[in-house]
This record gives sequence, structure tokens and C-alpha cells, in this order.
Amino acid sequence: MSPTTSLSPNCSGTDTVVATTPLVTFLVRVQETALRTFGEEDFDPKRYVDLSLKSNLSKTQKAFDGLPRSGENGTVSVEDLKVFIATYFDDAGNDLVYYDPEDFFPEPEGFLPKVKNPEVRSWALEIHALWKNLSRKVSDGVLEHSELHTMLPLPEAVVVPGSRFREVYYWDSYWVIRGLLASKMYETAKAIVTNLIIHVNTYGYVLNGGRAYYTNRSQPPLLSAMVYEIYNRTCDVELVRKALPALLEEHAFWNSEIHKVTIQDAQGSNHNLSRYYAMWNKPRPESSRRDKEYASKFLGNSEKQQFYREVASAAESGWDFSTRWMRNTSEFSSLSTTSILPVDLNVYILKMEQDIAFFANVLGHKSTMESFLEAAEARKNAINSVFWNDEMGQWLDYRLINGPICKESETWQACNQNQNAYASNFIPLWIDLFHSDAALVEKVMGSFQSSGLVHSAGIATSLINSGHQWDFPNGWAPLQHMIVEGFLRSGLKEARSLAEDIAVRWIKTNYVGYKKTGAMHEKYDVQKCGEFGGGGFYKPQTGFGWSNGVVLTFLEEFGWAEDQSIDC
Ligand SMILES: OC[C@H]1O[C@H](O[C@H]2O[C@H](CO)[C@@H](O)[C@H](O)[C@H]2O)[C@H](O)[C@@H](O)[C@@H]1O
Repeated sequence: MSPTTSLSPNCSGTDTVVATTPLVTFLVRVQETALRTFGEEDFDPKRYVDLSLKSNLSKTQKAFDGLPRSGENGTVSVEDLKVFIATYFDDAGNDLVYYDPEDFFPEPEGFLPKVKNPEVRSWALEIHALWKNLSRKVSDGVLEHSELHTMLPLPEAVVVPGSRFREVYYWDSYWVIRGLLASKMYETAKAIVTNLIIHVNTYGYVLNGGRAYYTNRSQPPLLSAMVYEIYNRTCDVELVRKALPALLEEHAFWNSEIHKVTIQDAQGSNHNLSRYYAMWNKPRPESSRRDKEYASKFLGNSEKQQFYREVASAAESGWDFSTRWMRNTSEFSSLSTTSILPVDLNVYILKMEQDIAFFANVLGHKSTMESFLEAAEARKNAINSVFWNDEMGQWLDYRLINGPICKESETWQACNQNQNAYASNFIPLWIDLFHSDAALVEKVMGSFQSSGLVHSAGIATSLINSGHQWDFPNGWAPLQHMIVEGFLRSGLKEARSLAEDIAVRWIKTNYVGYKKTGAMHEKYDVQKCGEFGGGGFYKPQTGFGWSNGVVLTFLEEFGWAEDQSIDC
């Protein structure tokens, strides 16, 4: 699955596409047939690209082509398709087996010492026990016959987000790991990191998720942050030794020609920043019909291909989908992810640079340490010059004037900062380079409190109710966590109490939602305590890896007093 590249002047690699597997291509045909046969109700396209073959592909394809068809569309009957699927496939999810983590104890020693309230403590233990439900190993069948599966082989245990997300996800794993550390499950945390390092060693980057159809893109790059947190708790130098070469490779990926953009500031200095850029220009196999539906608005083939790249790049951002990536916030087909320099992505890469310098120091690699300290300093300056808006007291995404078309460099213009309020405008506070500046934190805190993003049940993703899941009124665990941790780590008294206030609202909504539905949810509605979120192109999911991780992390940090109410 090596990248195929054709070069255009000053624009090398921007039409890069990573080929998919014949199995994925075939499963998309089965998926399209299933939609025609079974209809829209309860149809999840991802289920079909997650099916495993019982025997070889050509035999299965032959049987599929031989199914009796009727009408203009060549519709297969419900009965025939059901029998075909049952005969030739193992159901989605059979390619992973439940795994009993050896480091799981029902009540680990030193678990959440600050949680005194018995009701909250027993709920926290239930959340902790969910790690057992979500722990998996790739089955032996996948390891022996990978050509029969879209699941990619990985040797170690993983923790999946839950429900339809039956494989490891890149950025989800950061909050899963934070929760595992609160649960004292250090070996499980290391196993996840080992798998993600294998992704880098195999593909050159960490994949969006552990499936063949995710090989064309990554996700918000938080591998260094995972290693950093584990090292902080375990002092495992061997993990750092194993991770460092992979992190150097990952850093090169995010600074490669397709991702790197140069902006010249008002003073004439050049700054390098990164963008999301998926190596794919077709419908996403896991959501092919929706992608095609929107692309049908475009007439030309090259416009369609560009649109599909914008869709896949939005999936790479983890914010799939959001008005953040749209030129016209009410028009999904105006998606232009690759023309945007995102604040949060550059913060993650800046953290990666700092972490690499830290790890290089641990291992005594002086010149690597020095060059990454320099890289971090340069990116910090770039973030300040391109994203910071002093009047608003926020960092704003920057829209490229020339769109995705490549140029040597572009000149910065204030009007290209996106002034809409997004939770991502506050993510820089998460890292110490920004939260250690007290005057800056005070200014950003004021701006955050008057942004309209803070609601009774948490921080909204945006102010725009677009129907997309990374917009109002949804709140997502990772965004709550980074903003809370940023304020908290500033050390300012007022910022700490703001952080605690938001964490308490978030814990309550998760708790009440759990009591009402018996489940932890992927996202929540920040307007109504105890309600889960909606919108987007798939049904709301439960499980849920990062929500569990953030609740445990918040409870570990802030605790819960004996007499503190947990109700909304
Ligand atoms: O199937 C559609 C999309 O699903 C994923 O995105 C969402 O779930 C992920 C797992 O929790 C999460 O990491 C992401 O932020 C969510 O928006 C997947 O990552 C997409 O690539 C996929 O197209």
C-alpha cells in the first residue's frame, strides 16, 4: 500500500493517493447492494466494510456476481443477500477477540484517592470496569490470513472506543491511556502505544484507525503525548527508546510537502505550519453513499476528487464534520479542510517537538534535543504570528488565500483568520509554553468566559447549530479535557476554579447520562445535563473510550467530596 504520487509544479505530492485493498473495493460493492436491498432503516455502511471473508476473495466475488438480480438497478432480494452474507462472511467485530487485561484489578490500590462520595466512587469503579469490555486483541485469523480481513494485524492489546468503532483509533487512544493510567493499567497503556509505533514503522504515520480503509490518513498526532504521560508515571526508558525513532518519522510526515505550508507575516518573516491533508480522493469506504450524495453537486471529475479529499482530510482532523472546515457554514459541499491551517493541529505538533526534545534528553541525544527545541521555538513564533488575535484573546484558524493550490508562500492577512468561536481556539492553553504565561492565561480566560461556548453541561464545540457532530450543541470529552487541563496547569487560582467548575459540570452530565441510559456516550449535549449528543452521519455511539478516560482523569485530579451532590 505505498503512496502513488504524480507531481505538479511547486506542488509535489498534493495528488498523492494511497491505494486501497481489493477486499475494501469489493466490500463497498456489497455495501451498495445492501443499501438497495435492505433500505435506509438501521443501515450502517461501516458494518459492510468491517465484514471478514470466510474463504478467498475471488470465490466470494464469483458468488456475489452470480446472485439473481432484478429491475434496472439489479436489486438482489432480501433473502438471497442475507444467505449470501451469512455464507461468505463472518460478521463485523469477529476479527477482534475479547482480551482480559492482566493489569486489571476490580479496585486497584490507590485508585482515585480523592473520591470520597460512595455513590461517585462506585460509579467510577463501574467506569473502570468498562476497560475489560473494551479491551481486545486482533484475532489469530487476522494474523494468519490478513487478506481475508479489513482489520489490520497488530500484535498487542488495544482498547476500542465502542459500538461501531470496533478497532483502535489514533487520537481516542490518548484519552483512553489517560484513563488507564488513573486505573493503574500501565501495561495496557504501553501495549496501545506499541501498536501505534508499529503503525509508524509500517506506514510512516499512525493511521486514523486500525482498518485497511484508514491507511490513507492519520488523525490528530498525539503519540508523543501518550509516551510522555506513560513515562511520567512509569519512568520506562525502554519505551522512550522504542518510541523516539517513530516520533522522528511521524514528525517528518506532518512536515512533509503535502502538510507543510509557509506563511509570510506582516514583517516579512516566513513561518512553517501544518495542515490536514488525506491521501485519498474517492468516497470514504465506511461512508460512501453520503460522500457521493454531496459530491453529486459537482459536475467535473476533478472537483469531485478534490471534494472527496476535503472530506477525508476532515476525517483526519478528528472533527468530522464541522463548520470549521466549510467556506459556507450552511453548505457541506463547501468543505475546504486542506485550505485551512488549524490551530489545534499545530499545537499538537509543537507539543510533539517539545516531547521529542525531552525524550532525546532522556536518552542523551544532544543534537536531536537541540534541533527540536529550535523547531518548537519556531512553531511557537508561527502560532503567535499567524493564529493569535490579540483583540479577541484567542488563537484563530487561518484560511489559505489560494485554497489548496500550492505556492512558494502566502502573505498573512488579518481577514483570513476565522473569527467564529470554536473550542479549538483555546487548545494552545493545553501546553506549558502557553499556560505558563500568567498574563496570557488571564486574557484568554476572559475571552473564553465570554465566548458563548461555556454551557451548563460543558464546553460547546462551536456556536453554530449545523447538524454536524463537531458543532453546537455537542460537547466532546477530549475538548473538555484539554481546556480544563490548560487552565488547571496554569497554576492561577481563578483558572483552577474555572477548570474545576467545568470538570464538575462534565462529570455530572456523564453520571446522570449513565444512570439514565446505562452507558457512557461518545458525545454529550452541553445544553442539557444528562443528555447525549447527536447530529452527524451515524447514530450516537456508546462505550465509550475517551469519555471514560476523561471522567477518570477528572475524578483523579479534582476528586469528589463525601457530601458533594452528583445530580444535575
Ligand atoms: O465512520 C465515520 C468516521 O468515524 C470516525 O470518526 C469519529 O469517531 C472516531 C472514533 O471515536 C473519532 O476519533 C472521530 O473524532 C469521530 O469524528 C473516523 O475517525 C472517521 O475517519 C470516519 O470517517
